[in-house]
Amino acid sequence: MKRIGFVGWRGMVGSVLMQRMREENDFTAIAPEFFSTSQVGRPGPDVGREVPTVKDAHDLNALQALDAIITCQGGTYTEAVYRELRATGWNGYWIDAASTLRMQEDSVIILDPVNRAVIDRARAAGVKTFVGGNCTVSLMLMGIGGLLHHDLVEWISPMTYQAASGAGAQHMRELIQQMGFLHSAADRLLDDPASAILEIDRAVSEALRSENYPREHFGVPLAGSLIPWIDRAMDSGQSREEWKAGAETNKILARQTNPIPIDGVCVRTAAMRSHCQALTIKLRQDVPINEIEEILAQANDWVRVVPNEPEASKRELTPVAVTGTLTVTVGRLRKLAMGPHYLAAFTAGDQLLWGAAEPLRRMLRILLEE
Ligand SMILES: NC(=O)C1=CN([C@@H]2O[C@H](COP(=O)(O)OP(=O)(O)OC[C@H]3O[C@@H](n4cnc5c(N)ncnc54)[C@H](OP(=O)(O)O)[C@@H]3O)[C@@H](O)[C@H]2O)C=CC1
Ligand SMILES: N[C@@H](CC(=O)OP(=O)(O)O)C(=O)O
Repeated sequence: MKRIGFVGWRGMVGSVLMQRMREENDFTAIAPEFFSTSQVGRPGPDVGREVPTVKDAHDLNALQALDAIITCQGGTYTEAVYRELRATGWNGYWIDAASTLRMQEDSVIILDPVNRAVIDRARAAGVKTFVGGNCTVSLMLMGIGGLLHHDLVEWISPMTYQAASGAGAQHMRELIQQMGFLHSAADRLLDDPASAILEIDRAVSEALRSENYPREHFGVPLAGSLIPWIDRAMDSGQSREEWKAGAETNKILARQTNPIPIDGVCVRTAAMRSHCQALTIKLRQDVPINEIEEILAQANDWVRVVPNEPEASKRELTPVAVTGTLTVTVGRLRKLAMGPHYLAAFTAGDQLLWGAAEPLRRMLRILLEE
């Protein structure tokens, strides 16, 4: 059995990975070993079989003994360990959730329902470093991969509605604290059916601007507001999250020499763990909506096309509808007033599943097919 090391399994992405691997019985096919920067010598997680005690995630000798390493520990760990480990001559598979190695020439961004052929070509060529894509990018491709596969897309402008989970566990906690803080500012007025709405609004607005509003992690209010910037600034004026849309999508599709322009605005909203995106797509030709729906629906086993109707859209195209599921919904499909080549679409998906953990466990499965 292949010896597979897991780093970052205690974190948010790592916990979702463990959960999915248990559900899919992945641990029965491998000899798992668990690593940590803080829990050395403690018992490993419950994965339905006996596992050795937790090892030191910085112990290069222990890491060198592995056939593959899956890390959800984050970029700082990757930066600290990856090159040093490769420099020892270790030639195992490195499967990573962090963005650090994504754009490196000798790595592949993994999203096998969309780029299995790219992955297979890379493996045949000896590539050993496979990196999960940015959540927003992966979810967009799971939703509209069919159009790209049929080469129907001239450009895309995604406007995102990204959940708190993308910023990490502490941010999810803070979002709920913010919601509670706002509610407690108005609960007395809410209990009184005769209270004036402007009085409620004033109480909430004061709470949003109050010194005591919980904002240690976000820096500014998210509940009751939104944040139109994610990640650091680039010289282009884009946020790094916005830059990733074009850079990563074209790498996933192996289109770096003939890239599709993809650019928009990324916004943090008060959803918990599922991202949505409104897409404006310029098509290369005037394809009828029913054909577009068919192409989208047939692209993979997880995409679900939602009819452009009010009830279905409100029920199925939301974070609530997709959270905790592998389904990626895509709807609001219609031609825009700009002309028959301009398509509107709206998509929703769980950013911890297809956006983070799922491509990693599926990559491990692909390696085990050998
Ligand atoms: N959040 C997201 O949506 C996405 C994240 N990623 C990547 O995954 C990386 C990890 O993200 P995320 O899972 O959110 O990070 P977390 O902060 O949840 O976990 C990272 C590590 O923190 C340590 N840790 C310290 N205290 C605790 C605790 N109380 N509970 C659990 N773990 C603890 C653990 O390492 P140890 O065992 O060594 O102490 C853990 O592996 C990111 O840096 C990013 O590179 C990729 C795609 C999406
Ligand atoms: N930046 C994403 C989450 C993330 O971790 O992205 P990346 O894997 O590209 O660093 C978000 O905030 O929603």
